[in-house]
Amino acid sequence: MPPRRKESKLANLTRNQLLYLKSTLVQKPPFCQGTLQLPDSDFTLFYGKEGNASRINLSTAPVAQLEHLAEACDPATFGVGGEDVHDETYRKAGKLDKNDFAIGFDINRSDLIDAIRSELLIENDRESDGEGIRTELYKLNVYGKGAFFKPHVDTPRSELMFGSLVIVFPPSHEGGALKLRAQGHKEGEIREWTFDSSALLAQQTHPSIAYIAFFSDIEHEVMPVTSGHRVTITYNLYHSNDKTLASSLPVLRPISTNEQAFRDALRGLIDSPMFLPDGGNLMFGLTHQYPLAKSYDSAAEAKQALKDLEPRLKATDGIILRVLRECSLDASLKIVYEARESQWSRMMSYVMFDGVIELPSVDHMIRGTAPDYLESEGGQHIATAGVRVDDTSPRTLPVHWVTDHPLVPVKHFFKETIKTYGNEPTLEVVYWRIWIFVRVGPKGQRGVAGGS
Ligand SMILES: O=C(O)CCC(=O)C(=O)O
Ligand SMILES: [Fe+2]
Repeated sequence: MPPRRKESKLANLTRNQLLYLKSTLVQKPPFCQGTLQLPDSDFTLFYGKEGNASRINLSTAPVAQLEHLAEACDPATFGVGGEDVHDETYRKAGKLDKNDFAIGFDINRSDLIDAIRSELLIENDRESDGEGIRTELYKLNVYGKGAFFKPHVDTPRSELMFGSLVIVFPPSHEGGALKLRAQGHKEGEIREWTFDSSALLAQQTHPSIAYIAFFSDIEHEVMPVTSGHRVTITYNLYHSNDKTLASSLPVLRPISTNEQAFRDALRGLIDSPMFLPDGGNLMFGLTHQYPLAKSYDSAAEAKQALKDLEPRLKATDGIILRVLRECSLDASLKIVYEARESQWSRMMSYVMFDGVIELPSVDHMIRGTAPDYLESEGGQHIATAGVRVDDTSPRTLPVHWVTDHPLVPVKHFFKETIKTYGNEPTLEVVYWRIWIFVRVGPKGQRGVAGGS
């Protein structure tokens, strides 16, 4: 057989093998939700500015009191590219900052944290080892008739922030469902979920709250409220090293079906002499995005920050890394930068790093092309295996994309993966797309020395 035919046969086989591996990764919903019955005193709300405070009970408050609460609120703002913006075409709601209210409900005395730990973070190494979750009270919001919040992600406030928690109180309302959306594994597939707080609360026979905790890099939207008052408080959720915040419950370690299926498929592949017989490199684009600083003081610090994410990878992302390492493969987290090969070229280069790098802020400060610059910063060029003609160029590493091709957006020559909109204008820490890079050794020697 001529070598070309043989090569393309192997490429086809590899593609099918990797498609099968990918098909074992079932994406779990990125949230947990429910209702919780609370004692009457938990619904007591004090609110207002210094010297002018009011008190109401959120499970019994008549409409006039809810109107008063709504009027005491300031218009809610949101963050766009580092600035706090009030724009009622994007977000229409009232807000009270945490200094302007006090609620009887105490999250740390409730079972909610354990519910979040066991439902949202069950696949997370740290949490299943009993590490803590820290909650930070963020805001009280009142969504009256016509209020809404258009699609956004929640601004990451530190590298440790992983989620957001919304609690909806009993005041009745119609509309105001929270919708969450994520990209599916199939091309163009959008998955959508609805948290319909008004329906959940209407079913309750005892005073209750409805809650939803979700990974805060997930896009979400509050649909317009058509009547009543949707009264919420929101919390930011963080990983914590504080052992006093760890669960007092025995540590359960259920294995998700996902993990088992992925492990079996991966083991099957690496045991097979038909899979990448001469070895190769795999790339897994992670489902979630993770907060990292925009830049670090040194390459070592940037590398460490990326490494520190390993035990905090969310849901299936964490399973992928864990199983790859269980199979003794050399797997590590990477950031991929996309750069146009020249100002006039449509060709994109992909350059891989062990951490976030500092990019020059002005294009003309760069000598040569953007890919050259990235390489001079210590990056490794990568290209889709078997596709690019310069695959064999010594500076380019061929890779097989198992999940997701890089979609790191490019502005002019460079762009960081920054979401420019969120619920808060803090931009010291931003969401980054992350990849897992895996070296697969040739048949019989799959594990390559140097894995960590
Ligand atoms: O109220 C909700 O359900 C979500 C609110 C929200 O997305 C936010 O405040 O950032
Ligand atoms: Fe939000």
